[in-house]
Amino acid sequence: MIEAVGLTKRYGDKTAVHNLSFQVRPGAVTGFLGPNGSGKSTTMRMILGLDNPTAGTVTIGGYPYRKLPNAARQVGALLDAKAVHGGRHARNHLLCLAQLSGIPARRVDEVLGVVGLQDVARKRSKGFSLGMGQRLGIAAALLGDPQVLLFDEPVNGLDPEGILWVRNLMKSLAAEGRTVFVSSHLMSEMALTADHLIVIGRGQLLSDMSVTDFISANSADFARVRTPHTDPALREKLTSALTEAGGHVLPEQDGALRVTGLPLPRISDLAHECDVRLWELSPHQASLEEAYMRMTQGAVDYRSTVDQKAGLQQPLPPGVQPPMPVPGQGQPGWYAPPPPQQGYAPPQPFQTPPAASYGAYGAPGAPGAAPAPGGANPYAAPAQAPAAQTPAAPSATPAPAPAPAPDAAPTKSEDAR
Ligand SMILES: Nc1ncnc2c1ncn2[C@@H]1O[C@H](COP(=O)(O)OP(=O)(O)OP(=O)(O)O)[C@@H](O)[C@H]1O
Repeated sequence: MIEAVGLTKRYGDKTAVHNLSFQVRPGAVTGFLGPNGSGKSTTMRMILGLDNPTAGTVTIGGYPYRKLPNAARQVGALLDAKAVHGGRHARNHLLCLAQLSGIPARRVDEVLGVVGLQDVARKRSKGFSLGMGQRLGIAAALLGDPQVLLFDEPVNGLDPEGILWVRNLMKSLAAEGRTVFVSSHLMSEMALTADHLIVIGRGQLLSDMSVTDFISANSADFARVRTPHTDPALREKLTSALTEAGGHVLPEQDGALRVTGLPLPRISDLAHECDVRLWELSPHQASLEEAYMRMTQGAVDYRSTVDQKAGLQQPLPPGVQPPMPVPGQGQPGWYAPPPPQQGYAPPQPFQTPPAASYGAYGAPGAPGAAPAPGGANPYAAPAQAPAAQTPAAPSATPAPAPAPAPDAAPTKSEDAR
């Protein structure tokens, strides 16, 4: 098990991770999600002893990484697939890592087979595609047959077959009782792979719960109802009937109605009673992507000026930033209307300030929600323009986990091996 308690990392005046506490348990794939720059890689580096926390602790099986006996056999990691000696053959790269950790050479050939690189084992990794590099990084992580595995965006650059393979690999590693902690920006993939999610935004814990709970806590199920488009009056008639019966009705862009607060049979009965024919009556549950977007909207630092969220978000007036989401309560104002018990009010034309006005759209409090972080919150200030990044050199490099990335030219002895 990985356990972080009050984990904090500051780089000068930049707080990358703030008071983060969570557990990653064995026997499950735990997804680690957060917008760009939210602190995922920093957290992973601290787990692996590559960065020292400014405050707090993180342990694996009760030990800080650097105090783990034979760490390379217990923990495997893919942090940066490019962190290999490009002049080395794939097999020699793994062989070096294996020798450093007392892992027999036959295991190198085993993992090359597992990741499908056996045919290019004697090719220099600098000629590898992005996907081949990812596979090599995954091979390095698996080398010590570890119980705890960390993967930072493992499907980056993989083709669909490779993505499916990684998904099955993660699941099978977890099914063997291992601890699998994986970060990704691919929500559709996470929905298929992860059992549990830890979501952070601007270095803080936003959510720690199962995928199913996360989706239901950050979205609202709804019914889509469509009446014949030839008669808009029918739509109005049905809208009134549904509203009078306690439903909440919002128009969809294609002219359908999005209805919450009423079960489908009741919607059907009401339509029948007011003599309105239906062309569609279908149940909908938000995807993980929608739930994630809703949760993290206010914690996104880097956003295109032309990103209009494709009409999914209520418009904000110029210069107004969405508020930071409240841990466990999702991001208000986003996409699906909230469940009726939240005292839903239909959207009004936006009026400047108060951030509190977003509360009308808040999602329900969620099980497993993060406790309010203690101490001064460095994120209370408004979001700043992106700062230039200066990645720190790791103070220690565990092997075979995250390998260093020397630029050295290939040596003769490498080629001869
Ligand atoms: N060595 C460093 N020195 C200064 N700032 C850093 C350093 N490493 C990370 N940061 C900053 O800390 C914040 C978190 O970065 P981190 O790489 O952990 O985010 P991330 O969630 O992994 O992002 P992404 O999804 O884009 O990979 C960023 O604002 C980043 O600029």
